[in-house]
Amino acid sequence: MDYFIYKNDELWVEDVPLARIAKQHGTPAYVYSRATLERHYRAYDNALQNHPHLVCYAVKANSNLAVLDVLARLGAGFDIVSAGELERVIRAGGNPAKVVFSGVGKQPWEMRRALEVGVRCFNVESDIELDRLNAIAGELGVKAPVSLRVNPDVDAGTHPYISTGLKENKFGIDIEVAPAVYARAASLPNLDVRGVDCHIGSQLTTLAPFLDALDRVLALVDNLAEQGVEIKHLDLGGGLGVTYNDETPPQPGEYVEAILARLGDRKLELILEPGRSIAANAGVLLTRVEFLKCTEHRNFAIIDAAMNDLIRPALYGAWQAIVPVAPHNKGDEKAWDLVGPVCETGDFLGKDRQLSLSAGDLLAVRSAGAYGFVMSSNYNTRNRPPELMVDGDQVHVVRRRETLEEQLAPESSLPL
Ligand SMILES: Cc1ncc(COP(=O)(O)O)c(C=O)c1O
Ligand SMILES: N[C@@H](CCCC[NH3+])C(=O)O
Repeated sequence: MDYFIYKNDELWVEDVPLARIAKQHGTPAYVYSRATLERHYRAYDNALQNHPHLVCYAVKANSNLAVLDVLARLGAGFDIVSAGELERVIRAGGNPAKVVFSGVGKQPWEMRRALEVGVRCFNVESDIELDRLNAIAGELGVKAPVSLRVNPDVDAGTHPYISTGLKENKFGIDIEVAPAVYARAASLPNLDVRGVDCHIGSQLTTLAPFLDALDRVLALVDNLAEQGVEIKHLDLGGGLGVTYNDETPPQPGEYVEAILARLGDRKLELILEPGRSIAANAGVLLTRVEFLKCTEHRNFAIIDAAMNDLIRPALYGAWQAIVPVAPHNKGDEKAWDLVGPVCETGDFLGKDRQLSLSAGDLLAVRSAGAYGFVMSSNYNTRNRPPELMVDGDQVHVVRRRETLEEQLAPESSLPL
């Protein structure tokens, strides 16, 4: 459920018509709904209320400071993959003690900073990373809290680019060798072994792969207990999918219930790292039709948003719903390819969409709140769009539209 709703044949976000936003702030523009973000976060937090837990929102999904601020105010933790994301969390008022640090390539300075601010846990992805962390913690005279991210070799059944839990993926430590790596971690003087971490991929639409992975992780936890390594928390990563088209992913409540049932009487705190399922359907990309260009072969609607603003269709062939802000039923629906101004044939946001369109129409690309703006670029020297957060009847500019001056500022010509 989200707060992008048609009222009197016009698409609104919370208490504001999207057409008014386009008029005041221009297009293309990302528009987020605070109430939707809160609702999606609470779906996890409420489902877990009777179990020790921490919901660590995956910052990479949408790292706008206002998004982080909204979630921090609800008590969220954060899953980060860089020192940059850590600084965002701190600036947004997030608590570093509720931060877990994931990622395969943490640099020494990033580890140092995370230790200085006291993050909750490092999700360590390799043997060699343990040594680096142990050395840096030693230099600082502290103990680094660690989980090992294990790779359970489970097929997440998602797009190959976003599947992370197979042996051939770069992520995690092979679960078969994990007991030996835990023994090493426990023997290093500046590490404090706390948990097991596992994240098998993104946009999962069934429970089975999650539960297969969980069974393997729980077998490891039991095995470690016999080995004398006590695991205090289980971090099951993110990955729960959303409805872009006709997918029917499990709801967070169902997912959490299935996990808790599997835990049995093990005393394990649960950490989750949802990103997409909190942010995706809390945002749209608002765009306007510039030209209708019909050829013998295709009908192109050239819109003012492009692959540089939202790369998911070009990168993964992802399907995003594209809906009219003010539908007009002229009875002339036909199949349109919605393409941007960028000089690439791959620059499309949707293909073969049955719509009734006129030049100047506003469209909303749905489910664009996650992996939207964060993956945008300046390709073709396009200014990145603004980000707007709607809160009831208020519209806040939470990132203004970039200017050409800002884009060019870091560059310089050669000296004469
Ligand atoms: C380690 C880790 N945690 C959490 C997430 C968030 O995943 P999602 O947005 O699918 O919930 C990701 C991205 O896939 C990730 O790599
Ligand atoms: N960027 C991807 C998801 C990657 C998840 C990050 N580990 C997407 O848009 O679907």
